[in-house]
Amino acid sequence: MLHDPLRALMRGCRRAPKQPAPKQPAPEQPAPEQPAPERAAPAAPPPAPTFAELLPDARIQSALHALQVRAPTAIQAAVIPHFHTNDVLAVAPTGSGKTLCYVLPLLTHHLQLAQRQQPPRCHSVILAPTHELVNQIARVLERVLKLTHTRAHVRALNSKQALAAWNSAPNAVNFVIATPQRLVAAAQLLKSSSSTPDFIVLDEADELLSDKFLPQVDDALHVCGVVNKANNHKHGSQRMHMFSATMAPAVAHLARCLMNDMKRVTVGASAYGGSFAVDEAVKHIEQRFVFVGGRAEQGKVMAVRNLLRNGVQAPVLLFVQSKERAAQLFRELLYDGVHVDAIHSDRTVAARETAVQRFREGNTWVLIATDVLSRGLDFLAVRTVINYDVPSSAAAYVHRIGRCGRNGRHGVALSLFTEEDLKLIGAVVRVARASGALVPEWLLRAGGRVRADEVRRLERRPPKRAAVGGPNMASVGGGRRKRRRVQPQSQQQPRGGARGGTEARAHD
Ligand SMILES: Nc1ncnc2c1ncn2[C@@H]1O[C@H](COP(=O)(O)OP(=O)(O)OP(=O)(O)O)[C@@H](O)[C@H]1O
Repeated sequence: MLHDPLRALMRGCRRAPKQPAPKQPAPEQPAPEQPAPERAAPAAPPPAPTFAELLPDARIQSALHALQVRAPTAIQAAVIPHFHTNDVLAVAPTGSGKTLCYVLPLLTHHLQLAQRQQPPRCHSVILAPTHELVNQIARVLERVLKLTHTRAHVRALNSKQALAAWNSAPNAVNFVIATPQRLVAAAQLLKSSSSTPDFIVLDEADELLSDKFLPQVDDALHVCGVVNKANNHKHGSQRMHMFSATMAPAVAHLARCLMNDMKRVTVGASAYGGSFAVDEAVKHIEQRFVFVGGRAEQGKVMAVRNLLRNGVQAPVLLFVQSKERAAQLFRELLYDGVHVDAIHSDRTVAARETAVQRFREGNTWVLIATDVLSRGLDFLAVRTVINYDVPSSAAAYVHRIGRCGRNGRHGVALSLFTEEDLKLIGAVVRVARASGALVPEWLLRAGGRVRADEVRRLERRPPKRAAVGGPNMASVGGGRRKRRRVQPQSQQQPRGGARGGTEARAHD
C-alpha cells in the first residue's frame, strides 16, 4: 500500500505528455554536379575526469591516495559533478563504487562548512535498508574522515542500543546513517542537531521505495523536512540522491516525484527496459545453473555438500529464501564440520555483527544468509555465491550474485534449481543471458514467463518449500550423527589463522 503523502506526490507528478515528433523538412536533393558531402568523423569522447578535477581538495586527494583509489569509476565520474547542483538518480552495477559517489562529495561539503566555521549541525543523512549496510557505510565514511584528518561526528543508527546511546549523550552530529525506522525514532534528536539536513542519500533506493519500506521512508523524509506532511510539498533547498544497481520503472517514477532538477545517470547497458544495470556488473562473475533433480531438498543439500568438498572456493555466501531455512541449513552444514554461520532477521543485532565480522576476517568460510545480506555489502574476498533457493525476483538475483566478483575480481555464482523452481528461474536466466552469461537454450525455454503481477506476488510471498534436508538428514536425526569435516577448496588461506581451529556456533 502506498503511503498517503507519497501517493499524493505521485498524483501531482505526471509524466510529460509525449510531444508529436516535429515534422522534418524534406531533405534537399544535392545538385548532381556537387560531390556527396563527406561524413564528419565521430567526435572523440571527452577524456574521463580525474579525481583531482572532480574533488580538488588536497586532503581528499591524499585520502584517496592512501586508499589506493586512483581513478574514478564510471559512475563516480558521472555523479560527482552533479552532486551539489542536481538531485541524482544513479543506477550502476553492483561493486561499481557507488558508496564513494556520495561519501566523497558529502565530505567536501563538510570541509567547506568547517572552513566557514559554521556551528556543527547535521548536514547529511544517509538511509540504508539494513543494519549491516548502515555499519558498512559508517565504516567507509569514518575511514575517509580519518585519512583526511577531519573532525566530524558520525552517528550510525542501526539498532535500539545505538539510539539509546545517542539519547544518553545527545551531542551534535554532522552525519547520520540510519535505517528509516531508526531515523524516525531519532526525530527529536535530529531536530536538535539541525534545522533540516542539506543532503539526503538513499542507498539501495529501490528497496527503500518498495512497499516493505515505503511507509517508514515516508516518515523519515518527513523528519528530514523533505516532504511536508501538511501540504505534501517538497522543500526545494535540499539535495536528495538515490543509488542502486536495480531500478524498476515504477520505482524510478516515484523517485522522480521526490526529486527536484533530477539527473538520471545509468552506467552499464541496462536490461529489462532500464530496470537493471547488469552487463558490466557481472562481467567478472561466472554464472552457472545447477539442476539438482526432482527431489528438491535432499538433492540440494547433497549438491551443496559436493560443491563444498570438491569445487567451490571459500569464502562462500549461501542464500536461502527464509530465516527458517537458514537455521535448518545451518544445522545440516554444522554437522559436516564446515565453519559455517547464519545471518537473518531473527538474530540479534550483536550476533549479526559478529557473524559479519567473523566472515570478513576469514573465520567463517560459509555464511548462510537471507536477502538481508544481499544488498550493498562489500565482501571483497567472496569468491562464490550459491543461491540455494532461486531468488524470487530478478532484482534479488542481481544483488545476490553481486556480492562476489567485486571491483574487477573473479567470482562464481551458482544457482541450484529443481523442477519446482522452473517458474521462478525464467526471469533469472533471462537476466543472466542479458548480462552475457552462457545459458543453455533448453533452460531458457523451460524457464517460465511470469506475468508482472505474479512476479510482484512472488516477491511478497515466495513459494512454499519443504524443510531443508528431508529424511535421513541431520536436522531430523536430532544431532546424533557424528560430525564430519568438510574443507572447502580455497586458493587463499582464511585470514586469522583459524583454519580447522574455529568451531562454528549454533545460534538458532
Ligand atoms: N575509484 C575506485 N577505484 C578502485 N576501487 C574503488 C573505487 N571506488 C570504489 N572502489 C572499491 O570498490 C568496491 C565496491 O564499492 P561499493 O561497495 O561502493 O560498490 P557499490 O556500487 O555500492 O555496490 P553495490 O551495488 O553492491 O552496493 C569497494 O571495495 C570500494 O572500496
